[in-house]
Amino acid sequence: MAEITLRSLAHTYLPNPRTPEDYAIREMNHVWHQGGAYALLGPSGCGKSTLLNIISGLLEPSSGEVLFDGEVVNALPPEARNIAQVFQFPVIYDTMTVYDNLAFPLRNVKTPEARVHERVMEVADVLELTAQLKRKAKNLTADEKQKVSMGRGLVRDDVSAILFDEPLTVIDPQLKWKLRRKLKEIHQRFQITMVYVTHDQLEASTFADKIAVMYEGQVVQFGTPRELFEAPNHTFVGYFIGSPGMNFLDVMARDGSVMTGDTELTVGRGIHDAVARASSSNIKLGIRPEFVEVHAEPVEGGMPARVDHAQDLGTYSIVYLTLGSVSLKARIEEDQVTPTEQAWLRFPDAHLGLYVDEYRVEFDHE
Ligand SMILES: Nc1ncnc2c1ncn2[C@@H]1O[C@H](COP(=O)(O)OP(=O)(O)OP(=O)(O)O)[C@@H](O)[C@H]1O
Repeated sequence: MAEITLRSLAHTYLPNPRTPEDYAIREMNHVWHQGGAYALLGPSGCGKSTLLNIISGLLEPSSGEVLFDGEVVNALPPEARNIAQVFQFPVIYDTMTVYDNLAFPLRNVKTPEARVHERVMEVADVLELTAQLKRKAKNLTADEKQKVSMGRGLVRDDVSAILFDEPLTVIDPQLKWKLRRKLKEIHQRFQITMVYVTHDQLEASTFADKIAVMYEGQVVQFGTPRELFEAPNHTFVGYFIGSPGMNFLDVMARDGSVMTGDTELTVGRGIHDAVARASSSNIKLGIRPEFVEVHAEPVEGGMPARVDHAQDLGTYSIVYLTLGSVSLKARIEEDQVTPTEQAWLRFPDAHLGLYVDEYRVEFDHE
């Protein structure tokens, strides 16, 4: 098992990179602690697979270092790094039995047969593959094959870490949740450093204790699922996490007020002061749909807004609103009155985020 450190790591696929956009991985420093369950979450093309391949040694970074337990491993080939990688599609030998597939990584490093048997039985038990051990792998279902693939990653007890690259892509939706829970259970039992790559926030938050959100080749936030929800560090995290994502309003300070376009917002003095002293004109106020207070009648400090439509999702509704010229979404629970036509909104200070040049900045709360 190992702690994995990325030091000033950067990667480009281009021969003569000029701008930050030319990099698949922009210079980053990051630590995956030993025994942690992590997710690497981000949209297609943000650099997740590139980063995993650099860690496992399949790809050499353009600059910077990868360290396992403080030792630089850049020069080590994949097989010497003791990293197990589970890919989107199962990597197994179809003509072998499930038992032999699971035994393969151990036999490959000349493990005594008694130990091979012990480990194969243990891993098969955890993955509920014991009844399939004698079957040829080619006769298995897609999810059974992926379980064997995962088992091959888990069977060696000397691996530094297991990297999962979208491992549930080929799995039936009904079985996905089961395998996700299984992976979590496996992590608790074996305490191996696990990094799980996905573009699905639900998969990331059910598996991981901490999630690294990647955007344009950078880790823009590394935090617990709760931190990502409550205090997104970057507008992308606010938009990407949550369903629907965070509302963002372009704001500016004018004559002692905070304005979005020509509409004055009712917000605290601390926000006004932070907006007024910001060094950039790219300033956004963020609030999650869950925290927008929606009233059907005028209330003190309520900002009048137009109700465009409401989407009933069973136990709650999403209301689409227009405040001045800005579109907003708010979540209304089933026991609340859903206004029609007109509403009055309040933004509780505690749930507002202020973003300057897309990054969250602090302000004094009332
Ligand atoms: N072999 C390659 N040659 C050139 N460019 C590449 C190569 N592999 C990836 N890229 C580019 O690098 C960037 C990051 O790609 P990467 O595959 O790491 O992203 P990802 O987040 O894993 O996306 P996905 O979820 O679609 O696999 C993208 O712009 C991609 O087009």
